[in-house]
Amino acid sequence: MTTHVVNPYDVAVAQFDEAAERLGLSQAMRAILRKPKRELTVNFPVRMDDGRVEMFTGYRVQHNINRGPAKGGIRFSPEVSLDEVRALAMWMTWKCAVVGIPFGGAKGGVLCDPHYMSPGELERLSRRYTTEISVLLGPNSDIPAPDMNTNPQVMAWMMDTYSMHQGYSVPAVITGKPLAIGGSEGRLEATARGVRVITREAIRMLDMLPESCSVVVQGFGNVGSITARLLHEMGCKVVGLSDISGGVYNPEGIDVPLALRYSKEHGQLYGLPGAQMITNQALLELPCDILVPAALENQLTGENAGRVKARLIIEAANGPTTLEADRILNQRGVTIVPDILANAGGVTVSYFEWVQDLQHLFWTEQEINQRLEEIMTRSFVAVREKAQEQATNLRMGAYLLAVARVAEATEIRGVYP
Ligand SMILES: NC(=O)C1=CN([C@@H]2O[C@H](COP(=O)(O)OP(=O)(O)OC[C@H]3O[C@@H](n4cnc5c(N)ncnc54)[C@H](OP(=O)(O)O)[C@@H]3O)[C@@H](O)[C@H]2O)C=CC1
Ligand SMILES: O=C(O)CCC(=O)C(=O)O
Repeated sequence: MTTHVVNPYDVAVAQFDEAAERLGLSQAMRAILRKPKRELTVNFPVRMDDGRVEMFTGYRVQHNINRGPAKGGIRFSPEVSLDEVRALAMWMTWKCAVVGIPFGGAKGGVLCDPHYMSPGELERLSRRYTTEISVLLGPNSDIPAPDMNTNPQVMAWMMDTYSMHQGYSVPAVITGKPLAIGGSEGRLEATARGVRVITREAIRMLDMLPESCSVVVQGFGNVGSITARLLHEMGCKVVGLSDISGGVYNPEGIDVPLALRYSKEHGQLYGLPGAQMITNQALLELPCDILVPAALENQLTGENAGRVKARLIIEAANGPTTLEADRILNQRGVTIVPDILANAGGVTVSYFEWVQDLQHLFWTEQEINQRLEEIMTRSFVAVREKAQEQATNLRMGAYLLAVARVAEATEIRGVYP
């Protein structure tokens, strides 16, 4: 799998620049929105199980807070970089604006490989990182959530650490928490549920039927595995899946419930009975109707975009398509539903979790899913209409909506006297 060949921040800025140009934003407004508002780099020690003290580096970047508190996940990965976190923070700003929830954009990351850390080491790292970035955090200022390689347990440690410093429980400072400490029904599945709604709407737009669609999903973590299950339940034929160990393929359809059980038991998809083993690269080029990248940035590149067979790409991951790939795929008539719309279900239910924590009143899973469904459907329609009205693609439609909303909030607050 090719990663980080292209700098994701360059991609994010170029996407913004095109929208700013089309919207005719002033040079001053472009300068404000192009750069992150705040960036914090932290270097901190963690005691490892063998007694050694190891130094780790982490980041928290707030891109924009003009529409509300900074919001965005925390990623643990050996490939985290400041530019990656900057890009992810900027995408969060547009994502929250595109679905109309009152947050700005932020993201955080720590350079580490949790696959090689014990639960104790991971807890000490999570707590120390939270302490280091706590100058930025707060239910009204900056609210983290899960992203790659972080989960409800990590969120619980982060919330507990922040609360210890305050002297009382502050559930609204973190979302994606376990239910027992103020988490929301439906948050674990929310990103994938949003992807399902968006896929359904995109299928309708293209006059396709779920039962006649074959699907490939790259990534089998929180987003990828639940998306595969939900699309399988919607009637699609899932023919390809992958995780870091590689891809599995069956043109007749993969038994998704079996794949879920197998991955849980074996810690990987590699070896799944009834499927052919392939590489992650080959997976992206499989014959299928719908491709759902749900792992990393820069998966669809200038190199492989010409060989992608899918007719519809749903960007469940953040930034899976480089600028070059985007251009090639658009020229080839492939429909791409952009990340800032396709994966916005996660932050939407994070918003519900934050609201519930602040009001100390909790909703049922049915209420959560219904509100999520409404917001995702409405946002898809708004993006599609904007794209049609401006004779552009869905990515630019989403950007035009989102950037205009953030620019309006910035203008109206009068932030450049
Ligand atoms: N969690 C959320 O709520 C949201 C997540 N996203 C985005 O969705 C994407 C996935 O996030 P999430 O599911 O939470 O993360 P997870 O950590 O739960 O899962 C990531 C998946 O990607 C796989 N993966 C990692 N590296 C590679 C690689 N080099 N090649 C192939 N597969 C790889 C992992 O494999 P393995 O399991 O073997 O490590 C795992 O299956 C990210 O882009 C994230 O930013 C977007 C919105 C919200
Ligand atoms: O739930 C959230 O607050 C943010 C999730 C996230 O990091 C993302 O949408 O990329």
